[in-house]
Amino acid sequence: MPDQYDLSNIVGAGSAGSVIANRLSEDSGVTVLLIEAGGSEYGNDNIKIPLIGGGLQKSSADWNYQTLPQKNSHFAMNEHRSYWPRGRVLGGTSCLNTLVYIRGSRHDYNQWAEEGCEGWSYKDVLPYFIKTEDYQMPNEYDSAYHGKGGYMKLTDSTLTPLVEVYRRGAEEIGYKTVDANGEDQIGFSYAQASVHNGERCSTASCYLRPILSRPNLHISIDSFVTKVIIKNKIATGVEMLKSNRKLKISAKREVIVSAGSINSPQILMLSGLGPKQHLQNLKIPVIADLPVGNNLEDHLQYFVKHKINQSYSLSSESRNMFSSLQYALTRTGPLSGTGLEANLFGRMINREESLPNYPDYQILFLSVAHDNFFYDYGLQLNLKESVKDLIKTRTSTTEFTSVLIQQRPKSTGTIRLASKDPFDYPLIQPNYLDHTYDVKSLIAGIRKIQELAASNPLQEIGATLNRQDFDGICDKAKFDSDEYWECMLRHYAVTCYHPTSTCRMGAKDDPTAVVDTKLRVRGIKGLRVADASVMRHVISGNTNAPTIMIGERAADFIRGKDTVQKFKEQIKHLKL
Ligand SMILES: Cc1cc2nc3c(=O)[nH]c(=O)nc-3n(C[C@H](O)[C@H](O)[C@H](O)COP(=O)(O)OP(=O)(O)OC[C@H]3O[C@@H](n4cnc5c(N)ncnc54)[C@H](O)[C@@H]3O)c2cc1C
Repeated sequence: MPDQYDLSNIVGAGSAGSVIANRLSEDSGVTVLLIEAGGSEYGNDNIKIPLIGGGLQKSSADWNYQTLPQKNSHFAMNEHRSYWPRGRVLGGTSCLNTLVYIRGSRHDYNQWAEEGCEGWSYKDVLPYFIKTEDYQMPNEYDSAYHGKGGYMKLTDSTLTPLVEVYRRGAEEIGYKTVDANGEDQIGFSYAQASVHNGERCSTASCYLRPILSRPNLHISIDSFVTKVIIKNKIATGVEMLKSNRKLKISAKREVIVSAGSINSPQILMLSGLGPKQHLQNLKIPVIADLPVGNNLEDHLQYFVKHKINQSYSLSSESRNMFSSLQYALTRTGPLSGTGLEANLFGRMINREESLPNYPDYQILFLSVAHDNFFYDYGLQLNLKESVKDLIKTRTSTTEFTSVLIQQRPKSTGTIRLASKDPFDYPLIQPNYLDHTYDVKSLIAGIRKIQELAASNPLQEIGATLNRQDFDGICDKAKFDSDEYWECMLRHYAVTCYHPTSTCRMGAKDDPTAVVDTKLRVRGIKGLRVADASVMRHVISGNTNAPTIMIGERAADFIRGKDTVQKFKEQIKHLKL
């Protein structure tokens, strides 16, 4: 491997880093190095098969983070800690996520712009979303909002008869069916998924694999970056460990850190960029006093489970010889879907804010029964063994889960270094549910789920709440009171895996910002951060698509190019 590259060392081959590597290496005259701590994703069925995406959790391709113990939440979890899976593999977290494709609300981006992120309003980011997409959905969606021929393949991931039951229920309680990535996010929407020909479309498989033969792109896997080398406030390269050898690789023009919302702030702080007092306490020489690791935002999710009297949902029986053969031969059948079939974005009643179509909660419908399959391939939640045993007494072979996800949380947290050793995991403090507003808006979502469950279409299939309260767990509060649900939330709500904003973007003079609106680290030349950590705030929805969009934008900033002119034309007539 050469020890110098023309344009960039990109640290982290995740959702953003892989995109940037692809785009920068389109210019054949420059050499690009993409550095990834994890190994190859190739041939790993736990990555490839959509339905068993959870199978990668706690494997060697997962950083396997835990938060600090939570004061006001996670009471049913070991030590009150939240387990945070993160991909440590080519493709990063796009290799172990649940493949839901949502861009966020137009109001999110307009708010970023209002808070000083000039050039990041919805009108500015929409062309980049369109550029990334190869949309293979039914034609009734407004095609002006979608793209064909991009690297991210999107398909409809509906599989079971439940999806039409959800839709009819949502319609009965007043929701129209919308394209959640189109004009209005509020309403019922069929899930759009990053799945291609029945396989996961990670940024490794969809952005990197097709261009591996480019001679100017080098990818170094199993390579752990320990710091960015900064001389006279100019980033000149990185230090990394590969096969037990310490290497220094220099970049003539830029270093781009795309190591995600936990590791990007970690690398910056190890390099001397961060809160002065914190770095001084750890005896790290301070190069720039910046609010790195502050403003951590994340979505909480809470699972409301309903048993049903029809065998509509996916279950342990869905993974059998027949479905495995069907998948092997045709890439269709139960294994080809994610189980997450639809969304409902809604608002709180009596919400103070004025924007009528800015959602407060997202409900994702998971048509998978809470049985052995769920335990084997579902999300690992860090539940105490004693609680797991109790929950198993209420398992069911036909069921669906309404995954309630709070939008725009008010509780925020931090990432800090545990020590100056790059191998020590950072301290993650999300402070979940510290703010009572977050409890209030989640309860509003639970009430909406109850309204839906009481609708005729859901009652026709016998939807009944599969309770998760037990002796000693929320048994003191009156069942179904707000107090009861608050207790349940504080026990069972967990991360929705959307940490953002730890290297937050802002205007040049914004003291809360780590990077400027072109993603350059403030006060340092030749260094950018581009991944979920730069989001001004966490968006309404899921964070993979917005992170890919950020990767696309970063590449244009670095190349000094506007590659989306034709998509700007495409959206010219839209009222944005
Ligand atoms: C279980 C789960 C389910 C999710 N489901 C969805 C979903 O359905 N839809 C959705 O939109 N979003 C989902 N997300 C969130 C989404 O996948 C992430 O927001 C997104 O992938 C973040 O991208 P990133 O580029 O910021 O970081 P990552 O993709 O995590 O990339 C960071 C990369 O940097 C590498 N790295 C870190 N440190 C170093 C170092 N020191 N040296 C070298 N390399 C390093 C990592 O190994 C990793 O490959 C989910 C996340 C999880 C965990």
